[in-house]
Amino acid sequence: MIYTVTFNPAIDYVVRLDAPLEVGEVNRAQGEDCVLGGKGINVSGVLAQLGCESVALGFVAGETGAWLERGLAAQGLKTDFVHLESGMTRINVKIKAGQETELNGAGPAIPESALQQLEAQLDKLTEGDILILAGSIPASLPQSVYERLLVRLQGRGVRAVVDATRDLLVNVLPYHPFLIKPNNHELGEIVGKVLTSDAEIVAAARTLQEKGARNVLVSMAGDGALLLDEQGQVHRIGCPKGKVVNSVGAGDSMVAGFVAGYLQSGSYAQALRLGTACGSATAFSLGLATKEKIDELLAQL
Ligand SMILES: Nc1ncnc2c1ncn2[C@@H]1O[C@H](COP(=O)(O)OP(=O)(O)OP(=O)(O)O)[C@@H](O)[C@H]1O
Ligand SMILES: O=P(O)(O)OC[C@@]1(O)O[C@H](CO)[C@@H](O)[C@@H]1O
Repeated sequence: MIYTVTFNPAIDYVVRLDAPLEVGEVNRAQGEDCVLGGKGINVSGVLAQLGCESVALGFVAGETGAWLERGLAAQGLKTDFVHLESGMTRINVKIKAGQETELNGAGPAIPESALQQLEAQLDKLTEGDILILAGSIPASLPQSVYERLLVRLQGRGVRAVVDATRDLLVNVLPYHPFLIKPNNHELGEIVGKVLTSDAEIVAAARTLQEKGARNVLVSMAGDGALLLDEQGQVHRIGCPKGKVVNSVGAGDSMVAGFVAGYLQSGSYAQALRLGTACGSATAFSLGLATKEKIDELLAQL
């Protein structure tokens, strides 16, 4: 079974403006939508499109948390969230006004007792299961919290996928995650350098592999992606053609496609193709990638 964990789920409030955003002024929206989000939850959503069952784990709180949980159930996704006693699941504001501006909330505090409930759920994972840890953590938690979960899973044959930034990601590397997916900017932040060429990206990816990551997938938005696989082979792919509508969740969709592609084919090249088709299918859609759009783009790659 595949399990996704979203420490900090969100309702994404997507606002469309027909003029540039004016900071400090009253801006009137052309329209708005509420999308159920958070990185792990998005991964579960795209996995479902690809016919892969998953269970979405994580923490929800308050009325917004109840809304999220109801909505995901209505979409047919399996969830098993820990319910926090105080606070509310955040609402992240995504402004589409030519450029995309995002305002992501801090999220509710997660007490030690709730964290232990998640650990008890993860104790049931067995050989062959896949655990996907994706997204930020609320400010109340230390940057070692993903590491804490992976320490507990060691030696049980569970493959971990981690999509996180900075120390949250770096701290898990000694536990040999099956896959990490920084984008090129996040990778640059980790190695302390702006990465401008494929050669620099490969070199930076190798440093993370030397620290323990098995496969390093570096996404580069409209410039495609680069995979350094566990055999040390570099795969480079561009993007299919299309009009970008909303790139929120493109990276999560890529993670879902990569994992599903690898499970279906055992081939890293094929996993990268499906990951790319899923990432771009989301970038070219209002919401997350659909099976139909993914298949259309896969044919171009
Ligand atoms: N502008 C775009 N045009 C075509 N494909 C895109 C575009 N943006 C993203 N994608 C696809 O999605 C993949 C992941 O995108 P990106 O590098 O933006 O991930 P990310 O930074 O993790 O995104 P997010 O945090 O918004 O989910 C890319 O490798 C590409 O396949
Ligand atoms: O604040 P985080 O956890 O880093 O990112 C949260 C988020 O931006 O990620 C998803 C897109 O990848 C959105 O659904 C959500 O709002």
